[in-house]
Amino acid sequence: MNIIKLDATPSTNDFLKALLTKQFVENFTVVTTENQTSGRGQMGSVWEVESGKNLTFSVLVKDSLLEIHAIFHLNVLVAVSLSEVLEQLKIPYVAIKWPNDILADNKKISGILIENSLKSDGEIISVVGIGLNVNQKNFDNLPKASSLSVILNRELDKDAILVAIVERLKCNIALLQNKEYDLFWSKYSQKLFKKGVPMPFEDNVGVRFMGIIQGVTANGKLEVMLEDDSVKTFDIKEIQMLY
Ligand SMILES: Nc1ncnc2c1ncn2[C@@H]1O[C@H](COP(=O)(O)OP(=O)(O)OP(=O)(O)O)[C@@H](O)[C@H]1O
Ligand SMILES: O=C(O)CCCC[C@@H]1SC[C@@H]2NC(=O)N[C@@H]21
Repeated sequence: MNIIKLDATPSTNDFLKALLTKQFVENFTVVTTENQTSGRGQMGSVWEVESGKNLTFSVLVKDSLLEIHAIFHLNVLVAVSLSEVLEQLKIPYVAIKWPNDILADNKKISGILIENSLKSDGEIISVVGIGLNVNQKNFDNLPKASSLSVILNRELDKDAILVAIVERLKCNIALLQNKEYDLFWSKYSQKLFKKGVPMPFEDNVGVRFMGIIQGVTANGKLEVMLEDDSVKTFDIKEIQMLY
């Protein structure tokens, strides 16, 4: 496995994207750091971790997606791969919070940030960034966060978990290339946080409403049944779950 280990860097996603502009980078190259100083989340949020305790890494995935309109397949596959590794580690109550947060026991333990670019020859290059809280114990600034070590009450070997995740990703991407989409979608759907449960939401103009998550569309929108029984789809900018 080609792993680039950095003592510190602002963001492993940014490091890998910059490397791609300078040289050939092998598929599944991993960039990992002990101290990510400006970690980015989705929609401009910040990914904050204590230095030296967690996994913050990015994996290069070349052309995993067969068609540009099927871009959400990779999100599904990465979230499912992470949840499979966590289940092997005996983490209880693993759930996927749409679009791609991983929760354990209702707390966020991992976030995924996938950044895609389309080359002139049609090849899609994806930088798959993963933050996984491993041995951090204190989340005073993040009341909805937790880590593997808080949950299991022991220290874990970060490097072994990193290798397990990348191996699982490789293996699952090979299945995706055989068009085994349904396998991952059904696992994603089974693990979808709050599916089928009435819960409050807020839209992008601050209006609150009750709804029931039905599933996720092929292009990654959340399907919610409203109180009048109609089903509406929302993209990430349009809805927030209040849980
Ligand atoms: N190390 C971390 N562990 C868990 N959560 C974190 C960590 N660092 C940042 N976060 C949270 O993740 C959020 C970014 O994730 P995302 O963009 O998916 O937001 P969200 O899921 O809508 O927010 P929330 O997690 O508050 O429900 C940040 O706003 C912050 O609350
Ligand atoms: O929850 C989210 O919104 C996604 C968080 C993604 C964090 C990871 S850590 C490694 C990679 N580098 C970044 O700057 N972000 C991702």
